[in-house]
Amino acid sequence: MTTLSQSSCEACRIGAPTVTQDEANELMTQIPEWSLVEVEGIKQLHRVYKFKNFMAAMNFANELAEISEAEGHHPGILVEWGKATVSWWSHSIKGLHRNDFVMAAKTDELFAK
Ligand SMILES: C[C@H](O)[C@H](O)[C@H]1CNC2=NC(N)=NC(=O)C2=N1
Repeated sequence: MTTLSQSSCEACRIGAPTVTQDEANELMTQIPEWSLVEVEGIKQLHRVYKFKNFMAAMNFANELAEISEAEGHHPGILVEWGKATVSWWSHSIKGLHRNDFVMAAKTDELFAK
């Protein structure tokens, strides 16, 4: 089985199905540091990463931007002194797609580098 972080994002067009609750529960086991939250009715994945200062957080955000651009799937990132809060969800389907779990796993892999 391909691990999430080794997967690539697939084209996610309007109308594509969101993950089922069972699929989400299974996928969450591969990204245990993440939270599945609902913001304004939209399910999202959230995780806070801690850094030594603002520039370390900013550099992480820029590296994540490169990965996101390559995959064509983009996060929400709040950069603060010593912290970066990353949110993944699929705007086109106003919810969670497998792509979001793939990208959360890739985000963890980047942080572990
Ligand atoms: C045209 C462009 O590829 C699309 O708008 C992509 C860009 N990045 C995206 N990122 C996320 N998180 N959700 C999307 O629906 C999405 N769509």
